[in-house]
Amino acid sequence: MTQTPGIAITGASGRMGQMLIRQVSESDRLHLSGAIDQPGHPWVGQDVGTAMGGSALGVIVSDAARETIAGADAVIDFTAPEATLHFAEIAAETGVVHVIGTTGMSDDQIAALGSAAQKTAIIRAGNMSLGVNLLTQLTRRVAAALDEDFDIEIIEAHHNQKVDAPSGTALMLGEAAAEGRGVSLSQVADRGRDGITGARRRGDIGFTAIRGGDIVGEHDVLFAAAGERIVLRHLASDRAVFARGALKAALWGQGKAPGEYDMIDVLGLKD
Ligand SMILES: NC(=O)C1=CN([C@@H]2O[C@H](COP(=O)(O)OP(=O)(O)OC[C@H]3O[C@@H](n4cnc5c(N)ncnc54)[C@H](O)[C@@H]3O)[C@@H](O)[C@H]2O)C=CC1
Ligand SMILES: O=C(O)C1=N[C@H](C(=O)O)C[C@H](O)C1
Repeated sequence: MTQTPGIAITGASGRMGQMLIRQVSESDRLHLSGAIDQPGHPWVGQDVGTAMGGSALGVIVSDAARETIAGADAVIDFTAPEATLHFAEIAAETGVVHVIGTTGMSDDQIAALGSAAQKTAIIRAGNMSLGVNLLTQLTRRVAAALDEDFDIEIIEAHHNQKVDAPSGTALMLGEAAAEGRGVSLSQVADRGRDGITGARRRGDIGFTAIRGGDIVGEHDVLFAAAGERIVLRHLASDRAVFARGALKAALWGQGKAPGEYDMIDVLGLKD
């Protein structure tokens, strides 16, 4: 029997880590080959299934990232920017496909992924759900069809433990809107309003971040003009949608040439 691709999950104890472990261990197209968390984390040394409060899965949570990633066909990584850069170096050195869901990376950190992508396939997206990736395509089209009489605002809402703002998804949507308008997001982004801000600058793309409770992830792209508004909306109510996309990416990446890819490539949504 042919062995299915082995998947190592980083940030095993995290909200996404646990969801990914559940989905990989239930998959008949992939198998769980490793689980990684930070040195000193109480889960290190325990069976990951038991640590999650279920039955044993036969995979011990490790803090030895290099060894664990080297033993996998893909590493799925939803952690934090510094950790992701470290895992990218290891994935490049070991030739393992790197699926990155981590958000909040700076431009320099994103640029640093470029050298890792010369050695292996990196698939990165601020949101791995089918719905949001479709929404980015719709946003680009609507922005291209409308002129600057329509103010573009991106409003996102997340749980109270999220550490970065605007969300990775909001930035993806902002990039899509800017691309549709033929402008650079860095020139038009308005990311923090407070105090006497003055009137809205024509052509800006504004961002608003709401944080509260256990909101999984909600995004509106608002196109507002005099007398009418269009709202494109995505509501995620279950983290399973992100994990599902990440598993697809890990499978899709097998045998792909080194380079940087995104979920639009994986889902075949390119226009
Ligand atoms: N692209 C997408 O579709 C999605 C992206 N995310 C992003 O994924 C990231 C994680 O989100 P959550 O799971 O909610 O966070 P979380 O805080 O629940 O989990 C983070 C995990 O990473 C681990 N970690 C941090 N530094 C580490 C290191 N150096 N080595 C090993 N493990 C390390 C933590 O111990 C923890 O297990 C965030 O950046 C979030 O924005 C979340 C959901 C969907
Ligand atoms: O931190 C989260 O939870 C999420 N992060 C991603 C983002 O920053 O957009 C994706 C999703 O919205 C959940």
